[in-house]
Amino acid sequence: MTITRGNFRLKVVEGEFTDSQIIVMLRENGTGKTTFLHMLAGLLKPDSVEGSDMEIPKFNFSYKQERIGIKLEFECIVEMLLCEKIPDAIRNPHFLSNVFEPLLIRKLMDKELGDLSAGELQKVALTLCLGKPADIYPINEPSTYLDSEQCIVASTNTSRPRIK
Ligand SMILES: Nc1ncnc2c1ncn2[C@@H]1O[C@H](COP(=O)(O)OP(=O)(O)OP(=O)(O)O)[C@@H](O)[C@H]1O
Repeated sequence: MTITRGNFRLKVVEGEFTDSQIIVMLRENGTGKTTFLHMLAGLLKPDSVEGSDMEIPKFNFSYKQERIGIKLEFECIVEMLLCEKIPDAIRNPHFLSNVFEPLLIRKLMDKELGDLSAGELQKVALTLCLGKPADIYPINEPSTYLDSEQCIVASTNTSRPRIK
């Protein structure tokens, strides 16, 4: 199938993945990584082709957008946001030890979203994404704005099995 955005056309061929598999997409800027993730997550529709029976399988996605902060309510305390959006996850010991604590979210809990640094906001966005039960977690730009230590934490701890 293909998907067209202005002058850009991405051709997607059928592939496979298994449970608990981590797939990393690394390509130059503007080669269609975000377009592909948006298509997978159902945010963009592929071009329709007459007679084609190829469909994107239906999965539950928890997607972390490339541009963080756009959909977050800025006059909100981090703790309130997490309690509202991922109430089960933040009481789950597995999530706390694999995501919440390694990303050092506890020390951000009483801060307003609007006061967070870009890296802190990125970590809250990752926590929100990973705290939602889903089949697939497309994470766009997981390490942007993170310091080197937190880049390693984000790539190791956030890829461990999570709550279902
Ligand atoms: N709404 C749009 N209208 C026209 N062209 C678009 C639109 N959105 C994206 N594109 C183009 O599609 C191409 C792929 O963009 P995409 O965001 O998928 O790339 P990417 O691989 O995620 O890039 P990056 O690594 O820079 O984040 C780019 O050339 C971009 O300019």
